[in-house]
Amino acid sequence: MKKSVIVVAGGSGSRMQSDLPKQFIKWCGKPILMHTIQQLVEFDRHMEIILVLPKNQVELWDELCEAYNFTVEHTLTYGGATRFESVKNGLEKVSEDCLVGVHDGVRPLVSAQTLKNCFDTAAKYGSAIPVIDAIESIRELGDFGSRAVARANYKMVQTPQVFFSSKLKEAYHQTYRDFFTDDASVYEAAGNTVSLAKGNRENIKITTPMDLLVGEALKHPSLPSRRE
Ligand SMILES: Nc1ccn([C@@H]2O[C@H](COP(=O)(O)OP(=O)(O)OP(=O)(O)O)[C@@H](O)[C@H]2O)c(=O)n1
Ligand SMILES: C[C@](O)(CO)[C@H](O)COP(=O)(O)O
Repeated sequence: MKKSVIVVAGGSGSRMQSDLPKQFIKWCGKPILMHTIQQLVEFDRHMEIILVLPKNQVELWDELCEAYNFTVEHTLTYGGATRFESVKNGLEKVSEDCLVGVHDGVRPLVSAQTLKNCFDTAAKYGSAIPVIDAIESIRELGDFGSRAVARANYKMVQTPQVFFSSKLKEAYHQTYRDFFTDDASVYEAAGNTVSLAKGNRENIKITTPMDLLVGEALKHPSLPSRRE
């Protein structure tokens, strides 16, 4: 079955505290977003790429593509006020039935193995989201203050989140709700079951300035340790 990925890069990156939205920041030689798209096409060069960008950044993206000689074929569409709206806009560009992944444009360290795990699991069970173990203790907050919970009952969720396109489109017809933090929460709220696949710990979402440094060390593990 044909594979498509909607790369969502329609956000403003407020937690990065940079004037330039974080997806365009130069990191390890080129804009983060280019690394992300490169990872996807290196996994499968026939993959259809749909890129969601803030409307007012399309011109900048065109200039960057020219400056970095970035020639990976992709279809552009505009982002909305929320990630939910951006994904919804991206889904409108998916023309034929396929397995569609939704991937954060700021997760440039997704591995080929994670992509394979997600597409293979979704082909078999209809959906797949990459998860990793939580490595710190977790506490629940409430009227009671806070209490420890069983960490083994929780997973940390990454992207790409992969689904049959027709089912995901149907799910995105719902009205937006506050707890829609990812595609799995939208899909599940429409009455579907989400399958889990193994993610990779390096697949961080670059969110804060610290993540740029951590990500750089993960991308180039052979660089001399900063402690030396
Ligand atoms: N309206 C939005 C909001 C987010 N995203 C995308 O969803 C991904 C994950 O979101 P996040 O890391 O929260 O990005 P921002 O919303 O840009 O960051 P912040 O929350 O710090 O403002 C990012 O690739 C981001 O560009 C999007 O396409 N459209
Ligand atoms: C989609 C996501 O990256 C999965 O972990 C995450 O939910 C995005 O959250 P954000 O608050 O929009 O960064």
